[in-house]
Amino acid sequence: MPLVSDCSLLTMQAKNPAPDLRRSTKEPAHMEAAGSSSITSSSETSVSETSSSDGAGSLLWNDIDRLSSMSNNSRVLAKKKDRRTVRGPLATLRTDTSEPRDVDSDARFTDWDGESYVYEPNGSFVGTMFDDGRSEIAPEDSISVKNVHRRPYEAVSNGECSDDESVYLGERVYKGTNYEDTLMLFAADTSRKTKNEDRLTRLGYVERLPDIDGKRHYRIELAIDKLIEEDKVRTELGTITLSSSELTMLNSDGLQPKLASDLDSPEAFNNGFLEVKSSPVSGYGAFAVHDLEPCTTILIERELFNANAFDLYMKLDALTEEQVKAYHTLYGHRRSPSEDIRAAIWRTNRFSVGRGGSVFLIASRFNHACKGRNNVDYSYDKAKKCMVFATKEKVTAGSELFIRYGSNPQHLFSTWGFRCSCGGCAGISEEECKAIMRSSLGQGQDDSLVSSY
Ligand SMILES: C[S@@+](CC[C@H](N)C(=O)[O-])C[C@H]1O[C@@H](n2cnc3c(N)ncnc32)[C@H](O)[C@@H]1O
Repeated sequence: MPLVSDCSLLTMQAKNPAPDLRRSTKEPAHMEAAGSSSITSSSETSVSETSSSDGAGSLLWNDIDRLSSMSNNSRVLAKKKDRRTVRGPLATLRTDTSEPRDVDSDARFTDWDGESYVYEPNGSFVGTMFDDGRSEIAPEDSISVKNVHRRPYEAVSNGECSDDESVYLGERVYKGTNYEDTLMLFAADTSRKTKNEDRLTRLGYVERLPDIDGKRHYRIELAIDKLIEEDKVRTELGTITLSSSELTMLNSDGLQPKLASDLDSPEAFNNGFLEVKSSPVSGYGAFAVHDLEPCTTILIERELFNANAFDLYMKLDALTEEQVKAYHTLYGHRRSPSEDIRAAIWRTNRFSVGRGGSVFLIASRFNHACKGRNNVDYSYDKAKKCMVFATKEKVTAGSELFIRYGSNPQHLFSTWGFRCSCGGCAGISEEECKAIMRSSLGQGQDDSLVSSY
């Protein structure tokens, strides 16, 4: 796969914040012609101040104090891990509370085992908040969400729940750590009674508000009431501001694409900018989900692994079972019948990164178009080990997104096995194809990739 874009400084649209991509002025290189450029983000990944603009937070905690002291019949709200106890009838902790809503309606806030994923209403991934207080908006990038409520507060259960599986949705502020005053959005599905059951649930939603001082601004409505009445939860409004880290276009989990076990098929991938689906050109391809402006970052992806001809099998061995499964969903063009499929997959999908080739599960789905026909450029962020893809031009919804693998049609045929018909190149003749095939068969498989097993 090619690497290194010939775009110069790309300035992202305000509407679609993304890093400035400082690209090499070199010609795009074929994936086998190693070379890489790095991306520097002009944005800061700063911690943003958060305020509770509606004052709901402080009211809430005043209420806790008041209720704690006067409560006789209150539930015991005990935090399991450090045995800190807060008393108060949880249901009354609401201050600015919406009407109970269906648990699953309009939900944009999801939780998985202490990790909370926040999405914009349009489905765009905002970030992940972990139960150790960290939050992440992009690979190795982070945001912090400052405490909406100025009072330390620990996650609690309502006393009826005897295990960690049934902690209600709450907020946690870590005291005495770097995360002091950091709001952790903590959720668990209290509607499920069974222990160890899949707790992925949706218990709130996030609404994007107009940016303030260039920072993204959200209203997050959280369910705070453990008591789910007739499948409804009560919710509390909070307002947070997230720094514009600008690495906003992520894969669905914010880190790297889901593995095969999560994606029933590659077609399950849709990050709000591109989706993978069957291509009229060949196999799978990447397609614009909606109209895309030029220089829109559409994918930031972390590599599955990097390998060279000598350590490929060792690197493959180090993958998890799921990763291997995902790897084998990629297309591999065998240059000869004897070529090992694992090597063929690597060779077909690798991007020249560093000294070897890196494989990316989603990036590998882009088909090729020659210079002038490719509508997407990409570059590699060395520090983050991420490939960043951005549109070169306006792309209309539903159009296929193409990158450029190389400029030589003979090479495209010998390496990837297709005769380019993008219209931007001379293509190759039948005779040339036959000659290349004869020569491939004569060469046998690529010796440098022969498995030692
Ligand atoms: C990196 S994969 C691209 C994704 C692939 N289509 C899939 O289904 O996963 C490279 C392979 O896609 C196909 N391909 C890519 N661009 C093509 C094009 N312009 N015309 C025909 N086939 C193409 C070739 O089979 C090539 O070996």
